[in-house]
Amino acid sequence: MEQIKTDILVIGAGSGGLSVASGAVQMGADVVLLEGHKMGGDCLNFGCVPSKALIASGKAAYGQAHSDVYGVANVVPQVDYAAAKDHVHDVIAQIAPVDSQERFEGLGVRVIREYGSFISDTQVKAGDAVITARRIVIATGSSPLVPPIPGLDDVPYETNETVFDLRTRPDHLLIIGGGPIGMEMAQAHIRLGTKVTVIEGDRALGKDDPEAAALVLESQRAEGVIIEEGAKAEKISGTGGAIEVLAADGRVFKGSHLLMAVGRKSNIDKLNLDAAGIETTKTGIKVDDSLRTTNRKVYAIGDVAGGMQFTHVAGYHAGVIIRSILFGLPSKASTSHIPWATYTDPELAQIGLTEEQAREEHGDRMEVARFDFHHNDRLIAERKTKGFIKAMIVKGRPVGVTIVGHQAGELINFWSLVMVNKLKMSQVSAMVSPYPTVTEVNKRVAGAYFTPRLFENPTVKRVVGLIQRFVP
Ligand SMILES: Cc1cc2nc3c(=O)[nH]c(=O)nc-3n(C[C@H](O)[C@H](O)[C@H](O)COP(=O)(O)OP(=O)(O)OC[C@H]3O[C@@H](n4cnc5c(N)ncnc54)[C@H](O)[C@@H]3O)c2cc1C
Ligand SMILES: NC(=O)c1ccc[n+]([C@@H]2O[C@H](COP(=O)([O-])OP(=O)(O)OC[C@H]3O[C@@H](n4cnc5c(N)ncnc54)[C@H](O)[C@@H]3O)[C@@H](O)[C@H]2O)c1
Repeated sequence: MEQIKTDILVIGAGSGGLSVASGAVQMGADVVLLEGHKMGGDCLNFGCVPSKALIASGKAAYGQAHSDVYGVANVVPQVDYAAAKDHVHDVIAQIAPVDSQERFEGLGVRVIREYGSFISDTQVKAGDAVITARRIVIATGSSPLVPPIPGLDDVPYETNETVFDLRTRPDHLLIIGGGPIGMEMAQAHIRLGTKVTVIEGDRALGKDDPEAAALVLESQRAEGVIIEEGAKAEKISGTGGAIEVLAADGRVFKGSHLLMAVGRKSNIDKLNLDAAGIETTKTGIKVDDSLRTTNRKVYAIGDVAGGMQFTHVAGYHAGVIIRSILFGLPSKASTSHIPWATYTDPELAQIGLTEEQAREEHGDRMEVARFDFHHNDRLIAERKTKGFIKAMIVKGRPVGVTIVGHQAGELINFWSLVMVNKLKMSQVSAMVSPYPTVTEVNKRVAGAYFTPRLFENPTVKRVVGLIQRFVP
């Protein structure tokens, strides 16, 4: 058994673990990194990257079939599903070197390709090595949740870990779960020529603003996706090519393939957390505001910490704990400035509170400013006018922003800057945007906030009247 002593042991080489390892080693710490499966974790291999690449294939096909509005004849796209998957894997391969073992070893990290398991509160066993570390970071991510639905074990089904390897186009894809995974995959597949039925137990895109989510669902339905809400899958039967899903209310859905997209479970099984005195909650590892577990020497970040499950959150967590581990400085993770986006068409993005949450928290002190995309000249030119932005504002500062429409995921970046720096809407309205850009909607929503104050305000009108009379 090899005995290794290090400053920092990172368990899991996904978005969070890699950020900690690269940051810490480049600032002078001794770092050991464990990875039991693929370098790059979920995001690179089974998540963000392949899903966005497949969405890009779908977008190309959709563009060919809907170009006549620009004066270019529509054509029926000739989709080669296997070639679309080659594109997906080529995109992964282009990004992979950044997350590779070679790159991290080049930075000075000792990389061990084994699963780690605690044997004491400061020691982890991985293959033939026992690593003793001053601080340990658990960044083991999450896996697809596969609920015990009767019959599921007896039918072939896909998850995000297998669907990107399918090379024959499904005739009819049943998707259980209308969250971000379900709705992104639904649209990518319908655009590549697969029939799609989404079976959602509650409300599809239920974590998002209902008005914005409705616009996304309406668009997908118009493209032919069948979205059945309030349909909790209770029983599954059939064989590959002929699968049936029975919902709690008796509805039956038939398709050729099945994708399970009903949420995530934290990867904690292999960690032997009890040996290190680390407690868990229903959603993952229990952490405090500074992402410390119940063992003060051990941190948990990213999906395994059970909060918001996004790559940028895992990266943000890495920054928070590096500050505390390397410099001993107090550092806390917050969620109020964390955006998220769902890359459907139209895209759906959110930061801070939704309208409903803001009303609940702030009551009548909260005002909603709104700007519809059909007033933006660039979006008119691009024929992408479906969508809106609304900002929830308290005492002149945004507490939340919802954007649905073309490039919503890009537009929300700006509000992250505004909210993390606690900027006021007056500062937003002071900026100048080049014309004609989609980004003008960000300034125009600030304009919408000030319009009634300026243009419908009798005091302003009186003051302007007086000045006009007396100033030469
Ligand atoms: C289909 C899909 C699409 C997504 N799209 C987006 C998106 O567009 N934008 C976005 O922000 N997020 C997206 N996500 C979420 C994103 O992938 C995750 O939030 C992110 O990968 C979490 O990073 P992480 O470091 O916590 O975990 P991971 O990236 O999952 O990495 C954890 C790593 O730890 C390893 N591991 C587990 N246990 C052990 C152990 N005991 N020892 C050693 N290694 C271990 C695993 O093999 C894995 O490589 C998507 C997810 C899915 C499934
Ligand atoms: N664009 C992005 O950033 C992006 C994209 C994909 C995934 N993700 C991340 O991955 C996480 C997981 O995504 P997800 O879509 O799997 O999970 P989710 O929890 O967001 O949605 C799962 C859906 O499945 C439904 N459901 C659960 N059991 C069901 C049943 N028996 N029958 C029918 N419906 C059922 C739930 O009501 C819910 O709407 C997301 O929360 C997000 O953090 C992010």
